[in-house]
Amino acid sequence: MLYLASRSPRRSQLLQQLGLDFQVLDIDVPEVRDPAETAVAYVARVAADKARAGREQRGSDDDWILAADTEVVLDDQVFGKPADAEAAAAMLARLSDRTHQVVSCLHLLGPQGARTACCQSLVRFAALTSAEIRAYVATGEPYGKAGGYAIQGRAAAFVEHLDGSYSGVMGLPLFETARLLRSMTG
Ligand SMILES: Cc1cn([C@H]2C[C@H](O)[C@@H](COP(=O)(O)OP(=O)(O)OP(=O)(O)O)O2)c(=O)[nH]c1=O
Repeated sequence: MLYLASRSPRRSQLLQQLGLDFQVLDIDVPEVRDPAETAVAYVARVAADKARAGREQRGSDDDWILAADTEVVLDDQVFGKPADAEAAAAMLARLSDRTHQVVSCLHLLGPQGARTACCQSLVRFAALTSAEIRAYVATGEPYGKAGGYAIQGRAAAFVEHLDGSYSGVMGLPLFETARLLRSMTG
């Protein structure tokens, strides 16, 4: 059986797109970057921590456990999820009129071992006015989202250009997920 170790409804929805049978595990791991970790190493490590938490919860080595982590990165700074409206507005002001990186890593634990895959996308935001930022924060959409925005929501109107994986920005890069599952399950 395949398990998705994730609380994110977006990840479940995306994995369903691949037409696979899976169940969801409710996991929660601390997400704290070690200063020595590069942004990508950090995202990969958190994805692995989530998969291991899923395995512990299942308590069996026979299952397939998939987990992912997604972060927005600008000037080597990792933007987590905004804690409040002020933090969300500050993140969006930083992203305005710039190109940032979205890093999504997957970690798949199988009966025979583990594999990681990462996917990096570049997202260019148009220049946002403070009124636009205020109105967007008031929708509540930034909460629970890396970088304080959802490309699948109203922030679609801010995205001038995307170079990479739309599903990766949303939280689960589907091409890489399918490839990872194929490479391990044969
Ligand atoms: C940039 C961006 C992020 N996000 C979301 C995806 C992730 O849910 C979230 C990043 O936080 P994550 O820590 O990767 O995931 P999570 O805590 O929501 O879920 P879990 O750890 O249980 O799997 O941001 C969007 O939905 N749209 C976007 O455009």
